[in-house]
Amino acid sequence: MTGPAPRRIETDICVIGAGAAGLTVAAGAAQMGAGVVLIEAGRMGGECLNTGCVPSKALLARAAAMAGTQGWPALGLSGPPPVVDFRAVKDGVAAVIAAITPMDSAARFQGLGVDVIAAHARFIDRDRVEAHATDGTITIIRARRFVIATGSKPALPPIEGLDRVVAHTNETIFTDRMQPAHLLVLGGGPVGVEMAQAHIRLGSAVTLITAHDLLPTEDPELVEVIRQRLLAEGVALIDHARAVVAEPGPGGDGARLHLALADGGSRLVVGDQLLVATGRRPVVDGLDLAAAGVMVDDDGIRVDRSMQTTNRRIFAIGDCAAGIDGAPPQRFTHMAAHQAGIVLRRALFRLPARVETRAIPRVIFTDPELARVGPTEAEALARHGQVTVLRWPFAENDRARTDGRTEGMVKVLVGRHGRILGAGIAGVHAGELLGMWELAIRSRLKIGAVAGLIAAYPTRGEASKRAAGSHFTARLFGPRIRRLVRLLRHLP
Ligand SMILES: Cc1cc2nc3c(=O)[nH]c(=O)nc-3n(C[C@H](O)[C@H](O)[C@H](O)COP(=O)(O)OP(=O)(O)OC[C@H]3O[C@@H](n4cnc5c(N)ncnc54)[C@H](O)[C@@H]3O)c2cc1C
Ligand SMILES: NC(=O)c1ccc[n+]([C@@H]2O[C@H](COP(=O)([O-])OP(=O)(O)OC[C@H]3O[C@@H](n4cnc5c(N)ncnc54)[C@H](O)[C@@H]3O)[C@@H](O)[C@H]2O)c1
Repeated sequence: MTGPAPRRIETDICVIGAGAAGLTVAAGAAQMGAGVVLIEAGRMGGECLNTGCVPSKALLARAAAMAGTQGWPALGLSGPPPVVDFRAVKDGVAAVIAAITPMDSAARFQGLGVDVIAAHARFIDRDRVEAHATDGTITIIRARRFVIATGSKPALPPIEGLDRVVAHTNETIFTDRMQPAHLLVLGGGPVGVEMAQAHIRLGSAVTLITAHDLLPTEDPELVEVIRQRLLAEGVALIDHARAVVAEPGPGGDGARLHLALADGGSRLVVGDQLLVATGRRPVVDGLDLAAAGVMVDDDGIRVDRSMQTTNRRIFAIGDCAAGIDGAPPQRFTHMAAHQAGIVLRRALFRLPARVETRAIPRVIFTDPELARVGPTEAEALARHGQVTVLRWPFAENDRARTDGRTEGMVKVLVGRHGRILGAGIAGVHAGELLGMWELAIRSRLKIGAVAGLIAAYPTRGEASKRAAGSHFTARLFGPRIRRLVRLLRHLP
């Protein structure tokens, strides 16, 4: 028995995946008059909206409100401590997602003129994709350009017995309304640290286990600020430890993890819930990329700086794309949007366009935050040989003092002739200070431009200006300037 004949569509651009990357291309292309087909197998909005940035930041905001009450006595305030209603907290997180959902909905995109197909896509050959809907409907799309934006999934480490344990990933933790008494977090990257702090502040005990240093890709001096805060808030941190065997916890809930420690020792940790946050793998299975002539590396779909794959008419953007020029993949929502902009310029206007690789911003949304643009100190030293490091601690910033949150610093890396190479900031709302440094690096400004800013008083931004100004302190207050001032004193 044969089913109904497939629907056939010819279009300008066919986008696979409706997450941050795919939606940005589809909205831009449709509004510029191109014919666009958008295929999504799961939920519109993808990871950022449903299981990533939005729920994690919403949970952190609720946790921060709770943590704020612990500072009351120091502010001369008192009152009964609020009680965490974990179910209501999770309902609040779901409500934030629901409020943003219409922006990413099929209805909105159809309104923009996009043909949205709820189906799983796979390539048949180099210029056709077949979309299989769950009701058996098949659509065949021939397009002048394809954009693969299929995202990434949690990568589960090879731990004996992990398949017999109830383990959360970011795909399930935000909808579980049962509060963990003791959450085990496996992985000390951004997901692990953000979720460890959210849960400890909401009243769960938390043990964070990680194979290397905490936040191993960040500047250790700035990570130390975050690490001290997590420890002060009660997170039990076990670094340089690998989980080797997992068993179900008491009563079948959670897990018992047998850890192998770097010093050769071993340890057992037990929790009633487990979150695995040990990295990501690109979603490439089931796409039949070989049929399209698209090559895949270990870390994702191989792309050049224009986000073109090994088939020049097919682009790959967002979390599914491999790193460029040997760099690791940049799996952030803002990079997905930036890469989408490159594709629009290349695919619609045939203009040369290349992704930014120097000044990529990133923020870890713990409290205090860790924000960075450009290389770490170690990366800058390896690349440039000689680097001047400027620092300004928030302990010497009046706004930080008035707010009673003086931990952290602004750290700036300066190359030859005063060129700004990078900036890292650990501190409250550090992410909000980053934009100016990104603009400075991308505009190839010298450090004197930031030192010359008039920063409003009292703001945390003054710490950026003061860090920049410290580049000139030795010269400004040195013997040559003193001699010059003495000399000029003799003029009428
Ligand atoms: C817990 C967590 C917190 C995060 N927080 C931040 C943050 O604060 N800031 C930040 O910048 N980044 C953050 N990220 C990273 C960010 O979520 C991702 O970089 C971003 O969502 C990637 O978008 P994308 O469009 O590439 O992929 P996705 O959002 O994963 O979208 C891919 C879509 O493709 C669909 N798809 C896959 N295969 C097919 C197929 N064959 N056919 C049809 N459809 C298909 C999927 O269903 C999915 O909807 C966070 C990630 C996590 C896990
Ligand atoms: N604020 C943000 O922008 C934000 C927040 C969350 C996630 N993200 C994105 O999502 C990506 C994934 O984040 P992630 O934290 O899941 O992954 P990650 O790759 O950044 O970190 C994984 C951590 O797990 C550890 N690890 C790996 N295997 C282990 C094992 N067997 N036992 C113990 N520890 C182990 C590693 O040492 C590493 O520290 C990030 O790279 C980032 O791009 C961004």
